[in-house]
Amino acid sequence: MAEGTCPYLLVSEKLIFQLGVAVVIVCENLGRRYGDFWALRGVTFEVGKGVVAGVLGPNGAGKTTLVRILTTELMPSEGRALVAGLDVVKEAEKVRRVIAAVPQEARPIDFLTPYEFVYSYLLLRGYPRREAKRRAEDALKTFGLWEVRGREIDTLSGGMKRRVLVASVFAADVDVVFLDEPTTGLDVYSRRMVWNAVSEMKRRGVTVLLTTHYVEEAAALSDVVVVINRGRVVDIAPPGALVEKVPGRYVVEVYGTDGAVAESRARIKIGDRVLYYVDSPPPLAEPRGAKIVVRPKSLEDYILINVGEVEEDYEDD
Ligand SMILES: Nc1ncnc2c1ncn2[C@@H]1O[C@H](COP(=O)(O)OP(=O)(O)OP(=O)(O)O)[C@@H](O)[C@H]1O
Repeated sequence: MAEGTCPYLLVSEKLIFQLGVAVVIVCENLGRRYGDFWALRGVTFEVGKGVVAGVLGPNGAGKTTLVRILTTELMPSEGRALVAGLDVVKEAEKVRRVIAAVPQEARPIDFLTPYEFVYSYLLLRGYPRREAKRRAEDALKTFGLWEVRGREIDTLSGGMKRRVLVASVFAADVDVVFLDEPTTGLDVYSRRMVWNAVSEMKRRGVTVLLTTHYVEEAAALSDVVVVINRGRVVDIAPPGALVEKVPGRYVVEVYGTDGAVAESRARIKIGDRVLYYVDSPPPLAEPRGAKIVVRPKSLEDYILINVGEVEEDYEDD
């Protein structure tokens, strides 16, 4: 982000304008219908250059549908979307040239080696041989795949296969990158490698839209989080601003007891666990057979409250 520019200015729940930076992803009333069922509806937001947008939402929320439309894989039923100023329907070919994506279920071609896969991906994207070779080698080193560069992908672990895909996208050096659950199934080390790659892409000015189920991942990487539920955008804001919307300051998590344990501003029940949102941690004696944990509120609480059920007097502030 250029010095002196504001990364975003929230002007409404759904629109983010970049100050001093070009808008790269635009969704206007975007919708996708399967028969009578709307998988995505009324989705409107903008993401600026060099911004990492994290898309969070429960299973079936519409995250992959959104990514598939933006990567020209799926036609919207209504509304429109622009990527790098190009209409994803009318100018799909051009869009494909400026984006790179790791789809949710993607697997690299398994009879190739990691080197062959990344190298041929770069040739297909139009890089000359020497440049493709250099980029492929750099990316394989960056993603800890150098030692296995000559092994058949088929013989690699699931996490390594996923890293081969992210390495290819990283090496391609495009303007806009879409990552649909890039770290699902990865160990903590591999996950951090992907995180580093996202940070590096952001540093280069790449716009990244990533979906994830790991709330801490969205919090760590995203400049802005798009929360989707049942095909609708619930909220768009920086992670810290979403956390601020959670009532209270602390969460008292109580497992295995009936009845109120803490005076709270809001309460969520998830099975045998009750979460109390409180302003200050109360002096608590653990009731017999119960387990109590007190922790600061987090982005996960925002998701639990806004995407789950709230029993009591939760008020949006
Ligand atoms: N081809 C299809 N036909 C009918 N319904 C579909 C089709 N593809 C997706 N859906 C439905 O659209 C909704 C959104 O699906 P989508 O894959 O976008 O969710 P998601 O947020 O990515 O979920 P997950 O986190 O589980 O990957 C779901 O209810 C899904 O069942």
